[in-house]
Amino acid sequence: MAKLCLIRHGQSEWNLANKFTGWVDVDLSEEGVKQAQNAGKLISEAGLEFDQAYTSVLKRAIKTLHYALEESDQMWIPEMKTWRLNERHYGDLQGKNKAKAAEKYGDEQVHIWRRSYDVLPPLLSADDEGSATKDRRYADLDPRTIPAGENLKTTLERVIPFWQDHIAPQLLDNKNVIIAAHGNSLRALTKYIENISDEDIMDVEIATGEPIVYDIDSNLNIVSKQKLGE
Ligand SMILES: O=C(O)[C@H](O)COP(=O)(O)O
Repeated sequence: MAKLCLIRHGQSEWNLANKFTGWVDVDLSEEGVKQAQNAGKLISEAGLEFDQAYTSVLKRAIKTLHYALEESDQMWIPEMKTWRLNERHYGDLQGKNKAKAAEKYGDEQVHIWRRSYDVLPPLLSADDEGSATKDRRYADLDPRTIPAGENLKTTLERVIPFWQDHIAPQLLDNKNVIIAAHGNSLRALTKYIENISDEDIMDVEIATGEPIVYDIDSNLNIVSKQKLGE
């Protein structure tokens, strides 16, 4: 039986400021660092030993992975970073305050942008100085692949190829895997592996810094799921 551990990054500076973040590379807050270290302690107490780590190309997830691995004394394991595990791109909402957006557009509209499966946020223009097309970490991607805004559906469509090409083969090889990523890239992955409907996924929330551990059998079926620290 292989173990799969998912961790959403600890609280970020913009979680604290209640701003839409998406692909903006915001750091962890002090509280977020503590959450990530605590996740490592929980991993250690649970006796979890990993063979492979995956994370995004955003520092809040990378640092969370490193703090958690440091606390559980397994910083040496191989790790791979990929844009495919990035947070969903929040388009033109990135950098905007969520409460102010709700005052301007209404709670209902903001809820739809945040939690609907297939409604896109307002898109970011490619000329915008915040466009990922100008960021060298994405220089090797086909520019048509770089999003101007994503919903959960389009996020899932770029997360799942990575699951199929990299993560699933490790689990099938009975390797224990840890993934440190983001609220919505992990919701997309959870939807896929737990086979959650488009409606029900709207109510799934993933807490910052809380490790979620699955036992996965040799057919990639989930045998058990546990939130550490609950
Ligand atoms: O990108 C963000 O703003 C957060 O990480 C996730 O935000 P959400 O809870 O609004 O989807």
